[in-house]
Amino acid sequence: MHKPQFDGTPSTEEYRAYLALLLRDTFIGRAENLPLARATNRILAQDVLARLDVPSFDNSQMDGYALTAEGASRENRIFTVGREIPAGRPLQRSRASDDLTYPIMTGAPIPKGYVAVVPVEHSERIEYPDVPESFGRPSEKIRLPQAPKGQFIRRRGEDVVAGQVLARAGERVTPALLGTLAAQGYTRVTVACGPRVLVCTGGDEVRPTLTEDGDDTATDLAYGQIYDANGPMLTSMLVEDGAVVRRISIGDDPELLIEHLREEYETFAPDIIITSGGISHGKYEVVRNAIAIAPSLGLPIPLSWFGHVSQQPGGPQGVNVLDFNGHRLPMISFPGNPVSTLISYVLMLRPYLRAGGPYGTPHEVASRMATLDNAPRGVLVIDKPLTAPANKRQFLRGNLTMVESEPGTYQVELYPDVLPGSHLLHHAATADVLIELAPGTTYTGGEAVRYHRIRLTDN
Ligand SMILES: Nc1nc2c(c(=O)[nH]1)N[C@H]1C(S)=C(S)[C@@H](COP(=O)(O)OP(=O)(O)OC[C@H]3O[C@@H](n4cnc5c(N)ncnc54)[C@H](O)[C@@H]3O)O[C@H]1N2
Ligand code: MOO
Repeated sequence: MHKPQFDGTPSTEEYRAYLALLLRDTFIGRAENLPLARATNRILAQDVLARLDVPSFDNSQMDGYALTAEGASRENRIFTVGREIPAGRPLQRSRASDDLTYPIMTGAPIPKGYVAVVPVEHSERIEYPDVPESFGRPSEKIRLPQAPKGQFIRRRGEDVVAGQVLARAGERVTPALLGTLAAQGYTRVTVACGPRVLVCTGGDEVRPTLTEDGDDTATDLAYGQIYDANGPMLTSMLVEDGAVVRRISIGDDPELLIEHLREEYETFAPDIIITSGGISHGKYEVVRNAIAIAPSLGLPIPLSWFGHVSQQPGGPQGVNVLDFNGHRLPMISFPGNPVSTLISYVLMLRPYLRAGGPYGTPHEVASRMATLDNAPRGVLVIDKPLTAPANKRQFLRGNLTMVESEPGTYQVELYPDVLPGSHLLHHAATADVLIELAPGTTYTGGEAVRYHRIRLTDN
């Protein structure tokens, strides 16, 4: 199991790369075989090989006339029309002759000895000049222009060659890939089961709202209490990423938390535990306190790290491994402020899950991991100068607009919400992007800065 070995305070990239490594060690994943129709957007758990060449036979790309090599090379020649070839009905026994042309429909097999197709609209019916762009009857004379060899012929194997890899484990079944698999005669496909994630949120001040079924059970709040925003928000993001989620509310009692975790381990059998809150420096940090007493309650913690990632918000972080009778379960702990939880998930865990989780190839995980550095840039638009905190990369929430800088050319403009508070969840809910500011840097507007989309549909 990889232990965290950070040289000082880790960057966002270092920390999320570490989480991916740890998850690879501790989260094996399961696969299921599904009818293709139910596999949309799922992650492949196996490579899929092509069974067939596609196209599986040379066929016409146009409704037109097939010509032999000699026929096609002649300038403006007159041909005799042969029997027509509709798609799906190849000619059984056909005669190849340089003076004979076959009317052929788009998708129909090219007859033996024929090498080019001339679209019907380029033909001329000599006996019926008043009906242009129509097919001649068998034995009728028509005039056709010259055509280069291969014109409008779709070659066997041009798209796919039997035996080649169509898609690799870890790739997502997009509608286009699903169509490709269907075109190969596949009716089922083996995909990764979504990770089973136990989401734990709370603290004594936090009141649960939604039940598992989405029923509203909100009770009145006493002064000082708040409704749980993070549990439903994390669940919603995880479900978007294909996870099966169970959510529990936790109070401030660490012993009770351990008891809950044991119970959930037995009944729900999670692959990953995610907590939000209870990890900083207060007196009632339930997650920290629970991890501290877990070994004395017979739950070994073979790996434990609480610390800071050099970013704001989402700085305080924790990662632990819980050993349930030899089964090691990763627990990832995000900070409790709602925007901190949102940003932590989007930047640190979502990339791993979206890259295929345990089925993602190391290459894909690595390249997804790199996207923070490779993020696109836009032009920062602000009224007043802004300074990011020293030693921390800041992620401001904001909106993105495409502005036509010259006719037909667009540039991205970024409008940050200048209030950085990580309790401002509604402000974050109106944002399209996280706008990244470099540590200790003052911006006056007009600078090119990186941005990260935070809505799933944009990623
Ligand atoms: N002395 C220090 N105090 C704090 C530090 C620090 O470095 N030193 N860091 C601050 C930062 S930054 C953050 S972020 C928070 C992280 O603390 P926790 O993870 O322990 O989170 P909590 O204290 O439990 O909660 C923080 C805040 O968020 C509200 N909250 C918690 N859970 C939910 C929920 N499910 N739904 C809605 N709101 C929630 C909670 O009521 C608090 O207001 O620590 C700072 N303090
Ligand atoms: O990291 Mo806290 O996440 O700044 O609010």
